[in-house]
Amino acid sequence: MTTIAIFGVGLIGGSLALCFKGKPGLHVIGHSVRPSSVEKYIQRGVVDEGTTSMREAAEAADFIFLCVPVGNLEEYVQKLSTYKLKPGCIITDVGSTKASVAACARKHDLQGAHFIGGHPMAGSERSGVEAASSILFENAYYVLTPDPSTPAAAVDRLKALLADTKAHIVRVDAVEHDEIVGAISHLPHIIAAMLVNQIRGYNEGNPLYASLAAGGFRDITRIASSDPVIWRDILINNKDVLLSLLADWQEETNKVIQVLENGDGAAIEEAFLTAGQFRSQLPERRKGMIHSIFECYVDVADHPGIIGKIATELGNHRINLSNLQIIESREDVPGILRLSFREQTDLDQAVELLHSSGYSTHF
Ligand SMILES: NC(=O)c1ccc[n+]([C@@H]2O[C@H](COP(=O)([O-])OP(=O)(O)OC[C@H]3O[C@@H](n4cnc5c(N)ncnc54)[C@H](O)[C@@H]3O)[C@@H](O)[C@H]2O)c1
Ligand SMILES: O=C(O)C(=O)C[C@]1(C(=O)O)C=C[C@@H](O)C=C1
Repeated sequence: MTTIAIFGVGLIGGSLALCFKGKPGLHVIGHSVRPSSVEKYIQRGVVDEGTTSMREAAEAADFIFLCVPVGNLEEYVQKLSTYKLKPGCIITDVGSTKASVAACARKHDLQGAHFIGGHPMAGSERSGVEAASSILFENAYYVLTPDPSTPAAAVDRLKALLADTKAHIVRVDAVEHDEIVGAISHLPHIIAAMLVNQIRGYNEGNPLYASLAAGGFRDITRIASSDPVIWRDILINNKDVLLSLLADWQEETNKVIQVLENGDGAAIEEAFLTAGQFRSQLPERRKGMIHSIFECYVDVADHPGIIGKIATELGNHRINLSNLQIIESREDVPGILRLSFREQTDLDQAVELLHSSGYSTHF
């Protein structure tokens, strides 16, 4: 039996637990300092076993996943270095920054355990185990940042385990990771939050701002609703990279000011043309990338009007369906309906609603 201990059973830790739980030969232990949280993980069926003892979970584990906020990772690595871990145990994390935790692991004697930094490039603005999903990582990139000195066999063991996430594993240097992810994830989160706050200020003087905010504003600001503590830790941890990116952003903003002052229409066209071209080249069906498709299959009885009924029910709950397709519909067999959504949250809500209405869904 391979035992996996998860510290921080929230959105990411809970989603990993759901990927592993029930797979042959795997046993998942979830840890929280709060007994009520441990009870919740078990009740929700996210873990096989729960404990409030960090030592107990860590010493039983073949794999340890640290899924706590970035600001807590180092204290976890330090504590693990004082335990009697299984020889060859693999410690990994899912933090959104990689250089500092890698440096911390290098500093401690992990007594035969191997640290391999990790970062799944998938997530959501939601948090907590309630938002966890077994399909969160499907088709997403999952970055590993092992030190060059990490034995290849240890990296291969972790990769083999992560196959259950259905993510694409890529190896990236930890410092390079922080530079790139700073640009494609951390800077956009700053911009989204600051933009919302700018509009929030205007809205205090005139509530029409919020009333008229439509697709454009919502599309660019979804991630402004992300967890404040998670993002406080990420931004402070990646401060140097972000200060440099913000300086570039300031320069870009100055260029736009100049273009507008000059009434330079050609420059505006050029900016939207090049941006649109680059954006359309982004890979489509990868979570963490733009235009992900989130799908589920629903078994439906062969009743007239059933499809309309499901679509109406989703609409009544403001769940945005992006596509609907009948896979099988013959007189004598039940049909299968494929429902597609653009957002993980829409899929999660739809599945919950369909279950409560007695439909079975599968992925
Ligand atoms: N949210 C995303 O989109 C995303 C994506 C990839 C990676 N990450 C990284 O994953 C990690 C977890 O993020 P999440 O989105 O799952 O957050 P979350 O809030 O859903 O889960 C965090 C978990 O850590 C626990 N926790 C919170 N504060 C703690 C503390 N002080 N000590 C110990 N445990 C604590 C919480 O109880 C919870 O179980 C973070 O390091 C984050 O950078 C997040
Ligand atoms: O989709 C989202 O809501 C996310 O914010 C996911 C996202 C991202 O910026 O792409 C956020 C943080 C991570 O560390 C990885 C992925």
